[in-house]
Amino acid sequence: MSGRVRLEVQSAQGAYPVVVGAGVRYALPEILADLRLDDRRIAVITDEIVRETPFFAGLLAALQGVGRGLLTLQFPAGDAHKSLATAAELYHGLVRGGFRRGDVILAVGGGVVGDLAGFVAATYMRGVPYVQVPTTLLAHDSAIGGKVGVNLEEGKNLVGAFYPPRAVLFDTEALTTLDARQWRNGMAEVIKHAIIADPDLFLRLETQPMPQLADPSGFVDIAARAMRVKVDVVTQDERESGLRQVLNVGHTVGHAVEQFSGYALGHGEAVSIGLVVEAAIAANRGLLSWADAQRIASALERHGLPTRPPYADVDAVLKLVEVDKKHTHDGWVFALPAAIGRVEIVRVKPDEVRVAYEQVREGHRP
Ligand SMILES: NC(=O)c1ccc[n+]([C@@H]2O[C@H](COP(=O)([O-])OP(=O)(O)OC[C@H]3O[C@@H](n4cnc5c(N)ncnc54)[C@H](O)[C@@H]3O)[C@@H](O)[C@H]2O)c1
Ligand SMILES: O=C(O)C(=O)C[C@@H](O)[C@H](O)[C@H](O)COP(=O)(O)O
Ligand SMILES: [Zn+2]
Repeated sequence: MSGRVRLEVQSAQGAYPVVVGAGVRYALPEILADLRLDDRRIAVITDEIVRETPFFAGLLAALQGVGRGLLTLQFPAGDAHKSLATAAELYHGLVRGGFRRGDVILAVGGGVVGDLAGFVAATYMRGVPYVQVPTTLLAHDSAIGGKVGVNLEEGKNLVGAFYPPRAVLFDTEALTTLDARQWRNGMAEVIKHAIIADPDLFLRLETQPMPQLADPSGFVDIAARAMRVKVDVVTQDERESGLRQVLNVGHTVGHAVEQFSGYALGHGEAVSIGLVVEAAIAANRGLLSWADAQRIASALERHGLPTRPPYADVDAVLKLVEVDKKHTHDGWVFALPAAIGRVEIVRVKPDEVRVAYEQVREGHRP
């Protein structure tokens, strides 16, 4: 199936649509009209790489004549710029551009743009509406669910908010300019969603050939299945009071190695390593079978993702694990795979992480 898919997220601030398909950017004026946002000033926030893509040019062309004029704000690409400093630059740009409380932000880019522009939307003048227009495969995940924020030197995403977008428009035509590495980064979160709740999708990812990057329209069905997992979870638990923690599988170790690498590792690459180490923690304690841990590692490798932590300094990595937002004063909390299609929230001792990290690093892979 390569047509358009429409999902809906239920949120405390009202339901919002998630539209997936090739060419759905052309529906943006209509969606802004449906949201009664088509008479506002529009601030398009993006990064310097996305700004140069044909997709971005086409999107601006589609917006000509819509609203009270376009303001484009851009910042240097990459997670190192998902920071309070960049947010401040964007606030100044909005003020200088005459952007008012009722106006609308479009976040056009990957997860970094989505998280940062969403954070600016949540905080500028105490909150303005925004729409997510994801342009990486990875952002099939980040655009949904309203987790917005920035990194601190001490850790990933340590400052942020739950602030839902008014709509998500995922045009798979944007993906044609991604390089192979960014594609792989995105596949890590697709595989993660399959591990959480879609064993059939997992089977497909571990056995069948994937659609070609040059024609991502063939990818709509796979992306939409992964997005459905996320939509279902965040609809049930928007503010991570419990269930939503399952979406964090692979991230407790993943965020730590991502941060440790100084963002040399992409988010998806780090999550891939995190999934394998966390699968080993689960298998060591008998929560996950070794056979399923092996399937997880093999599926990630099949999609070209790294599965061994490159860093020997386990103490430094554990220090970064320590700041994870899931932990409580009573100890560390992990989302661990319990089967292909099931994740459990459990307390984990630092030593279990150390043992699994070293096992996987030394190549005793699941
Ligand atoms: N909020 C959430 O729920 C959530 C979920 C998952 C990930 N994230 C966050 O998302 C971020 C990672 O997202 P990402 O991997 O998309 O990173 P990214 O936004 O940095 O994009 C990766 C690279 O691809 C480039 N790019 C983007 N779109 C392109 C296109 N169409 N063609 C060519 N190049 C393009 C970008 O300029 C960048 O260089 C991390 O900060 C992570 O923490 C958030
Ligand atoms: O949406 C969620 O919830 C997730 O955990 C999705 C993750 O893929 C994403 O990387 C998220 O930003 C991590 O959230 P955090 O609360 O661990 O910062
Ligand atoms: Zn993630």
